[in-house]
Amino acid sequence: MSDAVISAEKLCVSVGSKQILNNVTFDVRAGEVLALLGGNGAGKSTTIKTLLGLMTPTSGSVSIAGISVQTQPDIVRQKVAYLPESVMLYGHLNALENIRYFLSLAGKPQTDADISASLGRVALQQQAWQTPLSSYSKGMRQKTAIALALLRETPVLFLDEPTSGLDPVAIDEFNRLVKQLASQGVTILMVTHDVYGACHVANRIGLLRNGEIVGMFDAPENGNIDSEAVHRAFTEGAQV
Ligand SMILES: Nc1ncnc2c1ncn2[C@@H]1O[C@H](COP(=O)(O)OP(=O)(O)OP(=O)(O)O)[C@@H](O)[C@H]1O
Repeated sequence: MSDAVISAEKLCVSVGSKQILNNVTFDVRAGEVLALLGGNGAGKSTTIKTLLGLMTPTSGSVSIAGISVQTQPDIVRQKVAYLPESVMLYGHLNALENIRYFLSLAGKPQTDADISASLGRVALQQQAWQTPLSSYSKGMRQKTAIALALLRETPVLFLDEPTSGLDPVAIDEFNRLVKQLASQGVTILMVTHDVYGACHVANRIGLLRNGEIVGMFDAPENGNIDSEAVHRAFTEGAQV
């Protein structure tokens, strides 16, 4: 029995006659960050949707914390906080109201003090907390969504293109937060086409191309994955 928290085993997904994922196998252990890196249409979002039980594999299996996603999707979803690429929050509500509302929907209400602490942790400027989200920048909305995801206190975090649209300072803050969460034992799967971002935070990178994992890169102990090697593999393959 492996100690994988997230596990995909020979995963194949088709829609109609189109095969989107082909034999995708990976696992992520507790406190590890795995980045699935791939270009447009590589199958990144499909992988996340399948892990959330929103798409059904044609063969193979996926599990979270040893629980089958196919047979117990509702239990699995309670263990996962998902940060989609486009954050879905209400523009007419402020950050505190949005978070309060979505936590109550998730059945996990928290005190205003805890919500404020989480907004502070993601460094959303305090003067914005009482302002409707319609006036926020993309980065501010992203921070609000991250604060919400953290408050759900799930053992697993899925991140879809988490830094797209963020400025370099916000990206650095975000990367620090991801590393900190992983060091606290949160298991993180991110999908991205950002080679350098992935190399910055991931313990391992799986290179996804045309629905297949065509390469795996491991970070050396106390270091980052070699971004030049990953960039080369990414771009060379893309030219074939
Ligand atoms: N419901 C669907 N029906 C038909 N084809 C689909 C469906 N969902 C995804 N695909 C196709 O599967 C492939 C992978 O899509 P997916 O959204 O997983 O890629 P991605 O790596 O997330 O891409 P991007 O970086 O552009 O968001 C694409 O060719 C896409 O057109």
